[in-house]
Amino acid sequence: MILCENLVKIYRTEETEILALQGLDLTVRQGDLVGIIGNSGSGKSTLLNMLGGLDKPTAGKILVNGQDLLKFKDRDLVEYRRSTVGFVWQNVARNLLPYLTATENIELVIRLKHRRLKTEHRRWGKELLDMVGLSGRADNKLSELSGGEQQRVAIGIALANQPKLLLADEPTGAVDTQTSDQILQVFREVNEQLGVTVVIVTHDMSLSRKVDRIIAIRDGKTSSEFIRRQKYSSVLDEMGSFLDQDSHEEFVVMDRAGRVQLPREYLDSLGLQNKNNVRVELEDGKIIIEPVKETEETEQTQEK
Ligand SMILES: Nc1ncnc2c1ncn2[C@@H]1O[C@H](COP(=O)(O)OP(=O)(O)OP(=O)(O)O)[C@@H](O)[C@H]1O
Repeated sequence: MILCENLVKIYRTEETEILALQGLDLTVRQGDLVGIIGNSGSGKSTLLNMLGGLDKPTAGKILVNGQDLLKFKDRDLVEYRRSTVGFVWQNVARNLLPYLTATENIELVIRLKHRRLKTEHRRWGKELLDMVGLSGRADNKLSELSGGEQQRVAIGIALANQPKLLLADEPTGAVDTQTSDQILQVFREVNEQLGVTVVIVTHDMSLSRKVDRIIAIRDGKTSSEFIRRQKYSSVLDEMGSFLDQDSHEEFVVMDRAGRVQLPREYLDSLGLQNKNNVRVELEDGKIIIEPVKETEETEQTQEK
């Protein structure tokens, strides 16, 4: 569903250039539900904007659903945003009109694409509200719903045109932990029932530990992947535990040229943070990376 290779995004202002993505690689299969985590400024929203066709990368490759986004003309981008992707934002006001009811909000999106609202569209709107657990609030105005309920409507709206890819940027940023769990559950259900691929960007470690596949972005590059050892559905009773080595196995991403980005804590523990050279050996089917001894470093400097 998603293939990014060596994706680069540079924001240029009059005085500065900001390298927001610096050669990011990412693969997401159709039907996956993945979380993307990373510190503030690591490039998560930039990536989501590229995937959503809201902004163009400076260089690299980005394919979504087999379509090359870099080859899109403006007209293709409008069609792509209308049919292939759906968005859920932290700020629900970006998706919703407060003076319309939940049903009207969903139907409005369908109308924008199909112009006329047919019976099957109305049925689909009802089905969606049911799926996000809001059939009982269908005729309430958005202003009468809680933050969590509004976010559910926003998910319904994002799905109204049956996108293949659902992108969510900090969808639980403005709600409490219990509501956040319920919203994640809605994402999980639509992922399972509709087969839509879901990508959720979040700071929220408590949310990410409940997702089976987590991709960590550091400095605009994918640095690690955590794959849950057991499927989430089989570990619901572990809900209170933190993302840790027991629940998730960490994978470091390797690009085609064989470059890997090692976890910062590993580098720190061996004092490798500022080293340019390390010793690499192949031993018993394993690649071993070791610090170069200080005496060897001195010799190297003298030779230079
Ligand atoms: N439109 C823009 N113009 C200039 N710089 C930008 C723009 N958008 C993002 N940046 C910069 O690009 C870098 C990555 O920003 P981005 O918003 O993608 O990070 P993020 O991981 O989503 O952060 P946060 O979690 O705080 O939202 C940051 O240094 C940011 O200041």
